[in-house]
Amino acid sequence: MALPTRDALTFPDSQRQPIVPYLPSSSPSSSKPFVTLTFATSLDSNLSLSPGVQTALSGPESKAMTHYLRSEHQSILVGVGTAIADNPSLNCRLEGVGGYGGEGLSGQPAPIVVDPRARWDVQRSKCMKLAREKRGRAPWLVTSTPVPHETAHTLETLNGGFLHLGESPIDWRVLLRHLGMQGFRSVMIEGGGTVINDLLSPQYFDLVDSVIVTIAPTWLGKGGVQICPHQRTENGVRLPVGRLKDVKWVPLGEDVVLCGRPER
Ligand SMILES: NC(=O)C1=CN([C@@H]2O[C@H](COP(=O)(O)OP(=O)(O)OC[C@H]3O[C@@H](n4cnc5c(N)ncnc54)[C@H](OP(=O)(O)O)[C@@H]3O)[C@@H](O)[C@H]2O)C=CC1
Ligand SMILES: Nc1nc(O)c(N)c(N[C@@H]2O[C@H](COP(=O)(O)O)[C@@H](O)[C@H]2O)n1
Repeated sequence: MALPTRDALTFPDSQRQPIVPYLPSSSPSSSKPFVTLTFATSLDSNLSLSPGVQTALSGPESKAMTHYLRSEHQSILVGVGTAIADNPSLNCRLEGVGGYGGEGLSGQPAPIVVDPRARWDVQRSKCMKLAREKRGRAPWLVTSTPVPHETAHTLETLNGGFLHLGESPIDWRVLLRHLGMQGFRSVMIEGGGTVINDLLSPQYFDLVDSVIVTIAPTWLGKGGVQICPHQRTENGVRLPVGRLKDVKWVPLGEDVVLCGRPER
């Protein structure tokens, strides 16, 4: 049995049960990776106080839930805005996963950063530090420009990698197809605002399989990084952008977690 590890999180079985139906299955029905959109938001639909500022929204219970989600996905994707603002770990710190009492890197998702202009300092990132310490997988970079030779070499040595795709903005269908070709069967998309708003747009909403949103009881105010996708019009008439079905609201501590599937 795995020994408890310092700093490790726990998420009890009773709290996992309501979330399970919204997770990727072990026998995927398509070559496209299963896509879960997941983020924490305020009551005024903000991810953070302002661009470039990391803002803690999740309470301890919903933070543990996020780490449970990370353990159930093969990869975890953010835009470079988030990578630069937060210098995130993007690993799973749930007790019993690899690096936190478990074997090897079991239960650790691969971080993926969409960074068309290769702006992120991968070598000095927290993700890379954790990969070197075997407490997380090495990242994958998605770029529109060639990755510097030294970075490519470091990534490959640690079993990370890079995808050099076409012009920016990169088409999400193309990106997901390439992730599927690399063997990723699931991807948890965490943010930030640009990425989430893009995937909620009518052009891409059909790519999303599951949505799991933590709502924290706070207002951040104007000027934040807001989740508010582009409007949709048909024949000059405005329509709702999207809606969820099979909805479940799960209270976790002071937060509530909304789970649902996009209505097609
Ligand atoms: N509360 C929460 O759950 C979360 C909060 N956050 C917060 O969100 C904020 C960051 O959000 P934001 O500034 O919108 O940044 P994002 O993380 O969404 O990154 C945006 C950048 O990523 C690149 N990018 C995204 N999509 C594409 C695409 N399809 N093709 C090519 N490039 C793409 C672009 O880089 P380029 O500009 O180089 O072209 C773009 O400017 C931070 O404050 C962070 O703390 C982030 C995640 C979760
Ligand atoms: N679930 C959740 N709650 C919040 O309050 C958050 N600010 C975020 N942010 C996301 O988590 C990343 C940080 O993760 P690490 O703890 O460093 O692994 C951050 O970059 C956002 O993607 N998420």
